Amino acid sequence: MEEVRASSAWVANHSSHVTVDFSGIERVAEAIKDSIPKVEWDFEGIHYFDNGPLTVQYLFVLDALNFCFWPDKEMSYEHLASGLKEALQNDKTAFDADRLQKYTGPELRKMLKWPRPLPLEDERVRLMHEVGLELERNFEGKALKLVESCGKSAVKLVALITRNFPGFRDHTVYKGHQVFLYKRAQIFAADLWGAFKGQGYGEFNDIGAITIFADYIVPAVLQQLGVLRYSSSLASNVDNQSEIGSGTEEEVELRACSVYAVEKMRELISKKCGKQVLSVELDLWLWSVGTRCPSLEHHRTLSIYY
Ligand SMILES: Nc1nc2c(c(CN[C@H]3C=C[C@H](O)[C@@H]3O)cn2[C@@H]2O[C@H](COP(=O)(O)O)[C@@H](O)[C@H]2O)c(=O)[nH]1
Repeated sequence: MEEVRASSAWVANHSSHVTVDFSGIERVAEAIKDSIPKVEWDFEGIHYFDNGPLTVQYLFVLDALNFCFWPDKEMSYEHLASGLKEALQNDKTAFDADRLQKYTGPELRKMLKWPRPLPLEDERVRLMHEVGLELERNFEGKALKLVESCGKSAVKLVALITRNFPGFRDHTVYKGHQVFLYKRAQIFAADLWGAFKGQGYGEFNDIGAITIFADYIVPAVLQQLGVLRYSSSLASNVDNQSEIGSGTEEEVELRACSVYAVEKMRELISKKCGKQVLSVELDLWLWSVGTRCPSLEHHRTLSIYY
């Protein structure tokens, strides 16, 4: 994911509202270098898994809809993951490409057992349709075909997804520069790797190329750890839960500086302990820390990307 690394570094080096604190990175690296906290994929026990192609289809639909839960105080990623799991357990054809193209908002709501409209519901429905349509057009309706055509390369998988599914093209323009973050496309590769334990459909020879997934939880954790510092106006916007517009300098800096900071942390830990550390492993640890701390304030942006 060279374009994600390079463009995030560019943002971090031109940033106005977020600072990456290298002494904070050094402190965290020193603290965890001897044993990076290991977090099992699906530590929550909320995902569908049958060790087969249907799991791949499930994860692709899940990550197509894996964004923006916060506008509903009671909604979280967990509801999406477990709701889709139950739907598939009750009906193995629920995520067939032709069915994905037909879901309505109320049907999706019913599937997730949610009593009111979902955040960005119309966008979620549109993206479900897009996944069904593009899978049918180019991949025989199967997310498995998409994965199989990448020859065990996570980088190729992310490229193929972003080329074929416009909803996954998580990029923006910052101070005149195109910035790539590709959160949901990368997390799909990581979910396959985690679910299948790096074997079979989850085997990637280049999993180390994936960066962290720039969402709204990880920046908040990094700030709490003293790795990111916010300007006073950004800090008060986050604390006051004021909405931060999609594509604003603040928003792009929060996400890109998180990617950059964890890349630096990974390099430092790898050097200190003499073995390769994966950003995916650091991400899951940071994310799990954030989810265990519900009082942690995060930035609020309406976005289909994360
Ligand atoms: N960086 C990063 N962000 C992640 C995840 C995951 C889940 N990954 C699964 C994979 C294996 C594990 O067992 C996890 O269950 C969700 N998110 C993001 O969090 C936000 C939701 O927060 P809240 O509203 O509090 O539920 C939202 O932007 C969502 O996209 C991750 O791993 N890394």
